[in-house]
Amino acid sequence: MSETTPSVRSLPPEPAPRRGAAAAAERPVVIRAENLVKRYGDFTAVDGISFEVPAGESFGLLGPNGAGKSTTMRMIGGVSRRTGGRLEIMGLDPEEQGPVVRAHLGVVPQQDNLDEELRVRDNLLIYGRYFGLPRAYLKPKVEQLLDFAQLSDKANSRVDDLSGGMKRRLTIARSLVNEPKILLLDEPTTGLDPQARHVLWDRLFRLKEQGVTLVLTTHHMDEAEQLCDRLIVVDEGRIMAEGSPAELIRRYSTREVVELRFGADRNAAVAQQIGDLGDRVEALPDRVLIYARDGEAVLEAVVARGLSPVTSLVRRSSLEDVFLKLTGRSLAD
Ligand SMILES: Nc1ncnc2c1ncn2[C@@H]1O[C@H](COP(=O)(O)OP(=O)(O)OP(=O)(O)O)[C@@H](O)[C@H]1O
Repeated sequence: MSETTPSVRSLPPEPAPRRGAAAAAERPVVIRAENLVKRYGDFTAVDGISFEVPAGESFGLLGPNGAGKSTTMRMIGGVSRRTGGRLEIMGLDPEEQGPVVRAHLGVVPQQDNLDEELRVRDNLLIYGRYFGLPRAYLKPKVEQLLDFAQLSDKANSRVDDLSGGMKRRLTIARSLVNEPKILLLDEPTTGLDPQARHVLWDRLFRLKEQGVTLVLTTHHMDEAEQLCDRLIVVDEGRIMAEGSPAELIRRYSTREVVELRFGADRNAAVAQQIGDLGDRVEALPDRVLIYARDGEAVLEAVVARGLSPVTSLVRRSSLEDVFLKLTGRSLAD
């Protein structure tokens, strides 16, 4: 077949960008974990988990404290050896090709480990020098990162003068100094107030728009819903479910939930009385949850039975409800 360069006029039209699962299927897989295991002595922290992350995806590990999320992240980051299974980061084994793999990764650890003694700009510059990045690259890069982290006006401040949200943004800026293709974020917004969390989510959205693959752990279901295209729900080292937040909610919960509080000593007894009102009723120590398609109708039926909760709320189902259904426990337990 002869190779000719087609004229611009004869080129087929650009295909429309594809979204969702179809688009993800076309992108190369940048992280592949197969039956990944981590044991500490007799204790199994990660118990045979498998997942794939395509390039550009925002992928979450959602689970309660101790589920094995950070341990999994440390294995991906090449700082913890696995006990079993296979792991590939951009086709490479992080245990065999650590430095090459780490050059593609940005890592935001659970605890900020900034140099508190140094000024904000110097934290970025010195970190970049650890990477051996040349001064001519670093100088403009650092200013760009300060701008990205909305810290340009704090460039000469000392780190210990920054708020928690600013420190977190600086840690993220620092992790981007080598222009990583994959960013690993362990509990990115834990401990921050709601406004600081929203600012941070906005920065992470921007990275995703630039094509950076995000892998994050969280035990905040709102964070998972906001940030993740797809996630795995992890508990006791195992994957309980996998999908987009919307898919998981559709699969494991109803459209709406009614939350009722009757007082700690009455919740369980009342739950028995209204067990027939929804698709499912859960009695938690502090509230009763009724899962149903139409929450308002359920609430009316509760009141019609002469029951008067101290507080009542109708809301949409969330990943918290998915977790409760899968494990019988609340994420906050
Ligand atoms: N170095 C270690 N030695 C022994 N046990 C460990 C070690 N590191 C973690 N573990 C245990 O492994 C389990 C999983 O810990 P991991 O930090 O991965 O959980 P996590 O899901 O990230 O929770 P968190 O949100 O609290 O960090 C926990 O029971 C933890 O105590």
